[in-house]
Amino acid sequence: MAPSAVEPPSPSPASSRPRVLIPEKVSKEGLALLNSANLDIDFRPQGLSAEELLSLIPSYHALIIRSETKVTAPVLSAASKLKVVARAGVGVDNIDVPHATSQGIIVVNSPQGNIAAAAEHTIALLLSTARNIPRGDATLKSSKWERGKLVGVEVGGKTLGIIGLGKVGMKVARMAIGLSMSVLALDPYASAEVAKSAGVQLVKSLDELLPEVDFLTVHTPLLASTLNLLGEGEFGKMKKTARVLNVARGGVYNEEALLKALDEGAIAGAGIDVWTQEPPTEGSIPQKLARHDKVVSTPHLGASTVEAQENVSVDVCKQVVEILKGGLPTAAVNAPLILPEEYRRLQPFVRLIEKMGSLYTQHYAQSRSKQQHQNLLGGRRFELSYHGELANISNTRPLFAALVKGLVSSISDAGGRDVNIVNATLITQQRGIAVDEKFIRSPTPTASAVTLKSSVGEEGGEQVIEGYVSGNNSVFISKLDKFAANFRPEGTLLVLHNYDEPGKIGHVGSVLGRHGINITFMQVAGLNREARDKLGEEDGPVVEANEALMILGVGGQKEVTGELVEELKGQEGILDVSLVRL
Ligand SMILES: NC(=O)C1=CN([C@@H]2O[C@H](COP(=O)(O)OP(=O)(O)OC[C@H]3O[C@@H](n4cnc5c(N)ncnc54)[C@H](O)[C@@H]3O)[C@@H](O)[C@H]2O)C=CC1
Ligand SMILES: O=C(O)C(=O)COP(=O)(O)O
Repeated sequence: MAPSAVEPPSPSPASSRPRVLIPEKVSKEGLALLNSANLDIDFRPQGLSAEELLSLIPSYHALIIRSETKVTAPVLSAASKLKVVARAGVGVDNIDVPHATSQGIIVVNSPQGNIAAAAEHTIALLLSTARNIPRGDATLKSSKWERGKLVGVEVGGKTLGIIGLGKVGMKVARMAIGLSMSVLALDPYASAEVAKSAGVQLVKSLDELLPEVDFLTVHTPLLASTLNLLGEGEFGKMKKTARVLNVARGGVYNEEALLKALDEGAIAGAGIDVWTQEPPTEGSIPQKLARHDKVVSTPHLGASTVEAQENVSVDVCKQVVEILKGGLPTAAVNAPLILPEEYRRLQPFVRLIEKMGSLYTQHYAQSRSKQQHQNLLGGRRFELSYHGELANISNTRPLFAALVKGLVSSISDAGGRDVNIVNATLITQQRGIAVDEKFIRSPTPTASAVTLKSSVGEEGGEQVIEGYVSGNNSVFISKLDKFAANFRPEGTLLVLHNYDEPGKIGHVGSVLGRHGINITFMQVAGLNREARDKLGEEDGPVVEANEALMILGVGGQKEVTGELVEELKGQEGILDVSLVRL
């Protein structure tokens, strides 16, 4: 039930922390994860009305829901800070997913957490309808002994039809086979091999399925194509003794037609967990169905087990924490699936590529030869090459998104936090950036590495940054244009392009010291082999043998100012300076 009045979000000292709104009952195990990630949690298990949700949502960064909250287009449009809608369960039919995608909001769910619960509930309804369990219980509780009226049917040896042989459907199939049932299934997208190995016979059409089954259960999502999938015509093709089950979504069976089929004896009974209105309103068709003698009714209990609720809560809260930290979800509905193993492998490269993108934009934006790089992003073509093991991965989407995020992080209001695997392509289109990905496979084993090249037409030359991930998952930049480097792209860095002459380091150090800036590390990067080999060649790089990059990690109490950078640029033998925050 929604509360009658809603408290405004508290402008507490905690307001700088990301805010998570949870207007439904979600298990405490996940909430503990949110707490330990220091998120500001607004837990309202009593629920919110549509108006309340609309008025509250603008100040939240994450929304965690189950099936009761409707996340509509107006809610998503008003959610200016929202990064993620997390569905603690499977079905996302209560979320306007295409609208979330257009807003760059990730929708995640828990694809596995409650499927055992949903399958077991289906079997519970199967046996309850077969053996009149609820009516037996109700009559006895009202002191009646009506054995003669409650003769049931056995399920063993009977045929179960399953529409939708996905995760829940397949689990139901295996359990039903365990009860000695034969299973027929209709699912145009199911694998015939998987079905066969589970002992399930796939059929091609409803016409083939319906006359054969003694029990029918649906396990499809609610989609335009599955809404009213079974109506009067379909019930008419079934055996009069058949019973139907629904632990998927209200609306897959047309409720009005189902009511009529039960009233007229076209089928014998139904076990229903989900309704087109939850809860059904007074006098409505779903309420009539729920109260029908031939129907065993439950109030959307499919996922309501202690175990399932713990699973889904932990699954989605982990993803919320990760997304709010700028990481990747494991089960995004509106982004490509990333398997946990693949995710672990990609994580360090995601970090590396984001740093490379950010280094690119910041370093070249301050370059003296900036005029050559007019339009650092728009109109540019980027080439991201994956070398070694990394060239064999199938899903580079997170790496692509990391590049886009890094490129725009220093120049976007939200610091790139609004870029993710959902909207990365959209952002490249908006900014006029083209990104090509290349897979450099070598016959001999080579270490994984990434090269980022940027160019615009023929002019402006080409900028190159290369990096790798070390054995302990630290990320390093190994090449910056024609210089062979080896530094960690972390913290505040000064990158000086200079002539490598005696005394230069001391001189730069004393300028920084005068400004109260500490040097945390220093590295001199000389010309790489390729540039050295080409020295003096006519078409070789316009470069001198003693050119180098000096990369300084800087810190301390004082900030490096623009004036200091200008002062360094004015020093003799210094060709260029950039200040980069990574
Ligand atoms: N009552 C409850 O508490 C619960 C309900 N559910 C519902 O169960 C549904 C299924 O869950 P999962 O098995 O995890 O999903 P899933 O995505 O693994 O399986 C759905 C299957 O339906 C098939 N399908 C789609 N359109 C079809 C059509 N027109 N005809 C036949 N098959 C079609 C798909 O190919 C897929 O194999 C969810 O979408 C959710 O709505 C899930 C968990 C709990
Ligand atoms: O996971 C699903 O699809 C469900 O239907 C479960 O819904 P619930 O989280 O129990 O409101």
